Amino acid sequence: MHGAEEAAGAAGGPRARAASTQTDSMAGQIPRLSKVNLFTLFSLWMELFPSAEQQKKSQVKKSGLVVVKNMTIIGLHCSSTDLHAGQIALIKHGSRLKNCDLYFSRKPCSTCLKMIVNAGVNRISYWPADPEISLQNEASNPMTTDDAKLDAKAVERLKSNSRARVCVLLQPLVCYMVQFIEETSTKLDFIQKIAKSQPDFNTDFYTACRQEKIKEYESLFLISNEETHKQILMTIGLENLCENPYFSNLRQNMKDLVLVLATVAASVPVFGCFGFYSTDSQPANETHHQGLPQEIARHCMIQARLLAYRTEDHKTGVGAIIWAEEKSRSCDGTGAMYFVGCGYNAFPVGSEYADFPHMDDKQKDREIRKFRYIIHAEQNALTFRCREIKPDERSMIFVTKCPCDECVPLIKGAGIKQIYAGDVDAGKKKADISYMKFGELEGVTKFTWQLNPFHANALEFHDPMTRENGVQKTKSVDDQQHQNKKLCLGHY
Ligand SMILES: Nc1ccn([C@@H]2O[C@H](COP(=O)(O)OP(=O)(O)OP(=O)(O)O)[C@@H](O)[C@H]2O)c(=O)n1
Repeated sequence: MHGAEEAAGAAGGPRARAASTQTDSMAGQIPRLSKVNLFTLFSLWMELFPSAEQQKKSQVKKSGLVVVKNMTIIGLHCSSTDLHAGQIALIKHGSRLKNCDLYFSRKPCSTCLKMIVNAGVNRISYWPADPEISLQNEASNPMTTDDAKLDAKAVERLKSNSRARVCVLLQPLVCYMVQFIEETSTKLDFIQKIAKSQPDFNTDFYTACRQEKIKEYESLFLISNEETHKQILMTIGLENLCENPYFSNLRQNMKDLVLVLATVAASVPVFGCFGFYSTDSQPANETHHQGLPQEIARHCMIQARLLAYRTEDHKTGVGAIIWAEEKSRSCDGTGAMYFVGCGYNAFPVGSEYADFPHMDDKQKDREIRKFRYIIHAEQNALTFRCREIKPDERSMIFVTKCPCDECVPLIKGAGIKQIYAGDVDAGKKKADISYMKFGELEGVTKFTWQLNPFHANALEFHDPMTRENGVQKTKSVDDQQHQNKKLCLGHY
């Protein structure tokens, strides 16, 4: 994952600090997510990847996984009904896992861990709550919990006898991070467009949606009962974290990260008939141009939104992520979709904070404005991608802001078939950056955030009466169609 080079970046530790470049010197300018926290958040978010498969109630929990090489993401995966995330990583990357860092949303089971350490991974970080083989609900099923405990023991033995570090890499958030995310979220195209359709232009729906997400993610990723949490930590070899102040610090860090996830997730909300739609005229049978199911598009845009909080631009953070779809469904919980690359806007690799100007067009002297130096999110995603963009596959880029005139020809030239973006800036010519080409772009289908133009009753459906606390409760026919359509993903 890029922005600018952050060789060992935010991972912390003396070696990492010595090797980093502008990461540390940028710190303190604007609240930024550390890379380690970003990878952790991505792993949690991958656990929530919308799945076409029915999740069976099982002791094996779905988990999300981020594969990182040289501090750059090279794989995003989640468990499927047949395979655990760790097994999928092995199938997809094989011996390329050597020296990689893996971030899991749950501590992996022994079946996965033995293969991963065998592949020579460097580090395995996991979210310190309920592991992949669940240790919760002991009372209701003591037999299965015995097996889970046995597995936890095997994991510890594998850990102590392997070269790989199996650890918890969580870092405290910088001050005001959550507040900063909240403020910047409400200024985005996604929230602004909905707010405009509200009486008095209000953003109450964002607050309500955020509250819902907080509740939902807290119950998924945190263990509300402190004693249960302690017991689980003891069983998975984290007895050192069971004493205060370590225990309360850990819980606070976890809570803060869940808050970040909920705040970002709410910034591309499920709301009425809003979604990513295209009004471009395309041949009806042209599968490369068919839109993704709304929940998948939203999921990937939220990944781009998370990336934006690594920006080095003081004013405008932008994130971009590229996904592609294989011709047929693969074993991954992501269906046929696979990760290609991601980035955020930042100054060139290796530069120091003072090397380039940070000013926008309020600065009269054009020579000391940022625009000629900063690398755009799309440019970084393309430059540091880990997979090629194949002409016969449906590939898509998700960008939190409208692609500018520098980036539009790059995206088209790279062979990307679809753009999902905000478009509030489209058609604007600013002093040093313009957004004129996006509207005229042909051959790449543009999906922009808007009221469903094909839904006859989009406006009526949007009536506040159909909402409770500002959050849409019922699904439109169209949303249900999209729900069904996701089953078709990867089967063209
Ligand atoms: N698709 C885009 C669009 C813009 N950017 C980044 O966004 C910044 C420019 O944003 P813009 O809003 O156009 O200009 P600002 O001067 O930052 O803000 P304002 O809206 O007030 O003009 C640049 O750093 C550029 O790298 C980007 O990475 N990807």
